[in-house]
Parts: sequence; structure tokens; C-alpha cells
Amino acid sequence: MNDIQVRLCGKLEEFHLDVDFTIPSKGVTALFGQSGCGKTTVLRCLAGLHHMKDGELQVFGQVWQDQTQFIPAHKRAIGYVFQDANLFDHLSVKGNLLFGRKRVKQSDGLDFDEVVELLGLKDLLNRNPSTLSGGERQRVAIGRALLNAPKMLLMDEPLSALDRFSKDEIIPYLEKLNDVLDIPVIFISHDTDEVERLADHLVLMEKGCVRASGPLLDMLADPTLFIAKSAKTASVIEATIEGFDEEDQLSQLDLNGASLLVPGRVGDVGEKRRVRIAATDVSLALEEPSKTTILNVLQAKICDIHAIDEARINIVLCLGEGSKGRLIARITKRSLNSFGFEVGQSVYAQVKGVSMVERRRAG
Ligand SMILES: Nc1ncnc2c1ncn2[C@@H]1O[C@H](COP(=O)(O)OP(=O)(O)OP(=O)(O)O)[C@@H](O)[C@H]1O
Repeated sequence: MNDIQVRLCGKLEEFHLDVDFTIPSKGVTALFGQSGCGKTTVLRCLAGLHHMKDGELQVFGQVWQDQTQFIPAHKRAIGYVFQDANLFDHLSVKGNLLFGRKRVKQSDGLDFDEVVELLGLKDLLNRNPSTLSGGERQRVAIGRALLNAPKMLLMDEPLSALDRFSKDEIIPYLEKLNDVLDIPVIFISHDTDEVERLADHLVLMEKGCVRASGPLLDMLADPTLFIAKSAKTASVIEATIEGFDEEDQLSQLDLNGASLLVPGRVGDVGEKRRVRIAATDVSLALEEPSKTTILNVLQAKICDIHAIDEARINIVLCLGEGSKGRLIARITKRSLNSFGFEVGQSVYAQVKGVSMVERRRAG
């Protein structure tokens, strides 16, 4: 009852939407899929900006839409952030932030100072929006949405209009926001890097349908999903920092029982971090390689083999017990056949590169 249940079925001229999925009440959910698959339509239906007649929406046990009722947009406690910040140029940043705030009970949600602090807006308050950078404008738009005490924050490609530099500037603020907010955030993105850094849950859409949904890390390890076919396919795994080697300046991480070394001090002992290992950076060996410069050679078991096309194969490896430590290796069909890899077999995974999915702190 504490989650968000979405069922929507209907047509927009030629486009047919038919989705039925659940969004957890906490954390960040990314709606991901190709252009035109229906992500914005789903978000607009959630916000009440579009009424798909055949639909049911239940938010924290409250009915927002069913066969007999439809709560209009202005009565849904929602913050909506669009691709463009849509700020009012006749108002200062402060005026924009406070726009609509009068309608909200002051005790609800975050207060003005908290939002200003969280999004690093203090030095911008007296500026005119026309003088702000794209990233700064989006931070103000997010602040304005939060000050209306939403029960849910919806963001439609909030970073897509920004250049790489502005994205890098704003992402740490979003990460910090995600740590502080106790409302669900649902955002649309085309960018796998953004999704890996920001999302906890993923809803994968394809041609008006939900292809799969679930915890991000499980979804990224599922070789049957279309994201596993991309050239950028990677495993994103939660690791715990176990130690630091001062002499060689290497951090030692625990990946579900397997030990991984990464250069530099990536955090304090006991902290959890996401690591990203590109599928093309993992190669397999039947025996433990002895003469190699590769630092990370992990013992693993093959738990799935999945052909991507005529030439390439994804091998899903399990590290330790359970389904948490799953690593994808991208190999050729020729290697699969010549080594005779099969499900259940024990192998050594040589990991050529590991990057930290940074969860930096802003401000
Ligand atoms: N008001 C409308 N009338 C007719 N067709 C529409 C309308 N709104 C959206 N569509 C169509 O519905 C489909 C889904 O659109 P939607 O904007 O939801 O996709 P999307 O996944 O968000 O795409 P993108 O990533 O490109 O923003 C598209 O084919 C679009 O042309």
C-alpha cells in the first residue's frame, strides 16, 4: 500500500500505451527506453496532465485515478521538472523559488533554507534567471518544485538540455538530494551513465509497454534485457570498502565475497560504493592466470549464457552466493565454442578496468 501502482492502457492517435508496474515509495526510479516508447506519456499521466481513460493510479494507498474518479493535476501533490527550467524572468531566483509556496502549509516538506542549502542556491538568490547557466537554472527549477511540498518528484529528462560540463556540475546536487529526500523521485533519462549514478530502480520501456522493472543493479545484470546488448553494457555492483594499501595506494573492495583492487583511496573502510565494470573489460580463463599484469582475477561461476547477435555473447558470472554479485563478460562466439564454456562451470574472470560510479557530495 505504500508504493505507487500504475496501470495505464489507451491510445494517443497511432501510439498504444499498455503499462502495469509498481514504483517503490522511496528512492529514485528511472524510466528508460528508446525515444517514443511512452516515457513522457506515463509521467504526464502520473501528474494528471493527461487523462488516459482506461487507467488506475494508486499512490501510497490513495486512489488518484480509477474507473470512477480522476484527481486533477492541481490536487496532486507533485513536483514536476521539465527539460527546460521554465523560470519566470520577471522574478528573481528567490521569487521563482517562492512561486506557489503560499499555497503550501509551511510545516510541509523541506523549508526554504534547507532547499537553498541542498541545491547550493544561496549566492544566486538575487540574480535574474536570464543570467544563470543551464545547470543553475535547473537547480532553481528543482528547488521551486521541492518548495511546493510534493509527495513525489517527477523529472522529465532534467539534464538533457545541458552540456557535459553543466551535467557534471548538477549531478552531485541530485545525488545529495536523493540521500536527503524521503519522497520518491521518478526521472526520465536516455543516458545510461546518469541512470547508473542516480537510480535505485529501473523501469525499462519498449514500444508503449514495460519490458521489465526492478532494482537497478539486478536489471543491469539481466542479459535478456535490451540494455545488456549495448556496446556500453556494464555491471554495476555494490561493493564494501575493506581496506587501503598505503604502499601501492590501492583500495580493497569486497564484491559479494570476491576481492577487488582499485587505484586510489575511494572512501573509508566499511562504506559502500557502486563499481562499474564494462562487459568488454572482462575476459575469462579456465585456469588461474599466473603471469599477468591484471590485478583483479576473480573466481566465478557461469550462471547464464546469452547470445547478443551472431558473433557476440554475454556471459553472466556469479561471484559468491546469491544474486547480488553478478558480473557480465562480453566474449565472442568463437571463444565460447573453443573454450566450451557452459552454465555451472567455474572460471576465472580477469577484470581489466574498474571505475567507481561516483556518488560525490555537492557543496
Ligand atoms: N498528444 C499526442 N497526440 C498524439 N500522439 C502523441 C501525443 N503525445 C505523444 N504522442 C506520441 O506517443 C508516443 C510516445 O510519446 P512520448 O513522448 O511519451 O515518448 P518518450 O518515450 O517520452 O519519447 P522521448 O524520449 O523522445 O521524449 C510518440 O510516438 C508520440 O509521437
